[in-house]
Amino acid sequence: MAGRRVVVFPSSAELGPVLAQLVTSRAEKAIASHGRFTLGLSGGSLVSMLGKELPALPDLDCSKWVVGFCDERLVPFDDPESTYGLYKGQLFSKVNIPDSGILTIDSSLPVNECAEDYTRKLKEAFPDDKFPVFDLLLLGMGPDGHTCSLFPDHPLLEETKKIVAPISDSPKPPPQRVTMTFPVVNSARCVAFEVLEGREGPAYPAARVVPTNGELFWLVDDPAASTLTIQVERLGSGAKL
Ligand SMILES: O=C1O[C@H](COP(=O)(O)O)[C@@H](O)[C@H](O)[C@H]1O
Repeated sequence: MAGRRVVVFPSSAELGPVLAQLVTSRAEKAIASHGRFTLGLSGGSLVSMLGKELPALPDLDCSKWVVGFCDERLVPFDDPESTYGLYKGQLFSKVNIPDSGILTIDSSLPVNECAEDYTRKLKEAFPDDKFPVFDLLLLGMGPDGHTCSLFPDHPLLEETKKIVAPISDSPKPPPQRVTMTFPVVNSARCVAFEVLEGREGPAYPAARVVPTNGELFWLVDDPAASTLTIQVERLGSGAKL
């Protein structure tokens, strides 16, 4: 791993612009090096943060972006629980990511087939990689330490072969989801966690995110940081990552 940076912000209001800057700086770097930017999005509180910050950036050009989902809930796209549906309304409708660059699940399929179908889509998008190597994965962390749809004590934490796994017993509703596995998460060039609540603990699924060669950022708000016992950085406004 290139090293973990834990960066603390007074609140999500200060964290959002720095997260947006991280996205654009890694996009610029990726497009300069290999002609496209591959971004994995999580749901939850990230949706509104990105929906607020990214469209507000002047001259944002997303024409070379390819976007996948770190996990997705198996509900129709017009269901309020659909991560794609939320991003469509709050982000995709406001920026110029090509439709062909947004890799969505087929929510009409049963959960196992849905995971297989999404695996096929990711393999097509990353034909040269055993596990897709995303330029940037944006992850959330739930109060129980779950990330993607990888929940504490769940057998999926031990998955080593699949790219995308189905889950039918998610403790957080809705129960049926598909999720990227840790081999994909830990293959990314850069992973950034947005941690607005919860705390660090070695048993948490989130603690298993240790990119093999990539960078790792934990972007933490003050209430979450107060529970941490590790070294953190505090950056002033306008800081760049
Ligand atoms: O259910 C989910 O929760 C996690 C964490 O969400 P947050 O609102 O606590 O940040 C999210 O990362 C994941 O994509 C989502 O499906």
